Amino acid sequence: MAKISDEALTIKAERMLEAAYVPYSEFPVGAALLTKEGEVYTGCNIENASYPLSICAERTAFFKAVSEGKFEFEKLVVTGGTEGPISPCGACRQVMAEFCDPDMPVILTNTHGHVYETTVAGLLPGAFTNKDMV
Ligand SMILES: O=c1ccn([C@H]2C[C@H](O)[C@@H](CO)O2)c(=O)[nH]1
Ligand SMILES: [Zn+2]
Repeated sequence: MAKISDEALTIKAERMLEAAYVPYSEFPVGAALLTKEGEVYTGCNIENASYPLSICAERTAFFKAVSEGKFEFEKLVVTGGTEGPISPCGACRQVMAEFCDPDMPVILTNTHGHVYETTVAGLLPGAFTNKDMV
């Protein structure tokens, strides 16, 4: 299967801004997670009146994929209405470290077209993972 371009993956992340359920923050975020098989799992943030129950776009995408038996990931794109490229929260960085190779590319964008390309380890250097439990 031909691999989806970064641009097409970014468009899928941007489309999720419309799906976000954000009555409290009014800050929609979209994510698109590419599997090594070439499938894309998208995610948006979903908030709750009990604020801490809210989930970020990135974890929505990961949990959709993992719940369908997908564990091999190739790339993640995240977008939001930040001034610069969006910056994933610590919880999402830890979830990325759980399921992805440290060198997996993560593309952070915003609605103004700014792009910052990093990696899972770039976002969470020295992450605690199952490899540390010996
Ligand atoms: O990378 C990010 C940053 C923030 N949020 C969400 C969490 C909350 O719903 C809103 C404001 O923090 O944005 C994400 O989904 N992903
Ligand atoms: Zn998060």
